Formats: sequence, structure tokens, C-alpha cells
Amino acid sequence: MTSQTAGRAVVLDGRAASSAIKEELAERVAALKARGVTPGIATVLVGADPASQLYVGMKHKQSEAIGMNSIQRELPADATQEQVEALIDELNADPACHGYIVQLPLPKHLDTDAILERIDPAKDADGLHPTNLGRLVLNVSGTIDTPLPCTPRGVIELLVRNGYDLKGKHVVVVGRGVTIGRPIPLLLTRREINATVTITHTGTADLSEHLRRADVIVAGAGVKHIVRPEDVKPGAAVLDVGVTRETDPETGKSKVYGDVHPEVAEVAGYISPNPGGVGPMTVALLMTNVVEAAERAAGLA
Ligand SMILES: Nc1nc2c(c(=O)[nH]1)N[C@@H](CN(C=O)c1ccc(C(=O)N[C@@H](CCC(=O)O)C(=O)O)cc1)CN2
Repeated sequence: MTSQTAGRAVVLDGRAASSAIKEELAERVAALKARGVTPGIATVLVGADPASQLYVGMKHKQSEAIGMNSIQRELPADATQEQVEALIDELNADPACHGYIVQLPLPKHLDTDAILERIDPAKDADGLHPTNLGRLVLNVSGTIDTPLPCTPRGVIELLVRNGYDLKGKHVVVVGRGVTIGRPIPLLLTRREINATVTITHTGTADLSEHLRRADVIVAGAGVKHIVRPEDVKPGAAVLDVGVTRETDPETGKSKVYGDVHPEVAEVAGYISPNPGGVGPMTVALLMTNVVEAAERAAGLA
């Protein structure tokens, strides 16, 4: 992969890496189709949050582009728990759907944990069902074949595809959410990766002190510019996974900010841009999870 730079840092280009993954997936999809199986991905979107609509739209467009079947299901923002659960039951029973996700966050009146737990673990394309998270805890040697959470898998894949060796590195994760902060240490500490991890969050005392000792920073707290240039060890790899949307009071337009201050690129050795870094990897690894589920269902895994 050719490398660009930002400041003094090598850019970890998520668009390029995700394109490579999608080319590989297109071949696996074609092989499945040749055996009469079209991998099917589904999404459940509750409400009309513009960011969630954008992400769901990207998932379908990109899945269809590599030959997958895509099923888009939507419910209104005031949908009841029973309505969402009935839709989950429908997708669990649908043979055309090999894997699906419930787009997060859900409206506050819904019980997210109960909804994630109702997904058939074999169709859990986000790897967020308690059974799959439990297998991730047990799976220290990477020998159990289960779906892995997409963003953590995307972070590791982005580093590996850029030739970055995580073995023996000290990774500081910022954030403790279910899609990134909680699962990523379990992947990074697997024997085949062998990184050492510190988890920090908005309640951590002296975050800067932890960050300054990191070889790798994975910032996914959703706090605008929480990682500043003075917090970063020169040469460190910094992956920006956070998204904060603010409306410009003058233009009325929405602007997206990452967790990493732009000047970090002057200090870091490697940097993932935001947008264009981990976001596209999340979608590519979601598609990977669904293709793998279809391969397992077809007895190919
Ligand atoms: N069920 C899930 N919900 C959510 C997840 C998740 O992994 N599973 N993660 C995030 C949102 N997300 C996927 O759903 C996601 C976020 C960002 C991107 C992306 O490619 N972003 C682009 C920029 C897009 C733009 O704003 O124009 C980029 O970074 O280049 C993809 C997926 C929360 N919910």
C-alpha cells in the first residue's frame, strides 16, 4: 500500500484499505454465488437520525456493489420494544439474511441490551450479542470462529495492512463504549497480536499521563479533540475513531470533529484521518462478518 503523510505522520488510509478488503470479499461472494448462496446483509434502523441514516445507506450501497443481497428495514422513532423485537424475530427466521445489525444508538425508550440479546448469535454481524462477546473473552488464542465487533477489527486490520506490528506495543484506548472501548482490549491482547492495553475514559484521572506513555492511541470517546499534540509521544500511532457533530451557529451547517486534534499529525508517526480512517474499515469488516456467516452457513468456513 502506498503511504501518504500528514505533518510528519504516515497516513493510515482507511478508504484504500477498505477498498482492498472489498475486492477480496467480492471474490468470496462470487464463489458463494457459484454454489447457489447469495450472502444477505440486513440492517434495522429505528427513527430518522441523519448520521445513522448515512451509515446504514453506506452499508447497503457498498454491500450491493460487491454482489451481496441487502435488506433494509426501518421503524419509526416511537416504535415499541415489542415491534423492534418482532422485526428481530423475523430476520432471525429469514434464510435470505445471513447477518444483520441494529443501528446504534437506539431511541432512549428502547432496551438496547434486550434487543441485542434477541439477535441470533449466528447472524450477529456486529459481534455484540452477549454470546459472541463471551466467546471473545474466552478466545485468547483466536481459535474460536465467531463474528468480531467491526470497529475493533477494523482498527487492527488498518494497522496490519499498513505493516504496523502491534506485538509488544502499549496501546492506550480512550473510551469504554460497547462498540469500541470494551471489546478492543480483548482482541489486542490475543496471543497472535500480543499488545498490552490500558483502557481510559472520561473518568480517568490525568488522561495525559497515560496517553504520553502510549505507542498506539485508539481514541473513541466521542469527545472533540480529547487527544492533543502535547499528549502524544513522538512517533506514536494515533487512530481517531470518535465522532462529535456540532452545528455551526453562523452557517447552521453540521460539522464533524474527531477525538484527535489536527495538530497531532505533527507529532505522531502514524495517523488515521477522520473521516477516511477507521469509519470505512467498520463498514468493510461488517461486510466481512456477513460473508463469513454465509460461508459458515454453507459449510465452507
Ligand atoms: N450497530 C452499530 N451501530 C453503530 C456502529 C457499529 O459498529 N454498529 N458504529 C457507529 C457508526 N458506524 C457504523 O454503524 C459508522 C461510522 C462511520 C462510518 C464512516 O465510514 N464514516 C465516514 C464519514 C462519513 C461522513 O460523515 O460523511 C469516514 O469516517 O470516512 C461508517 C460507519 C455507531 N453506530
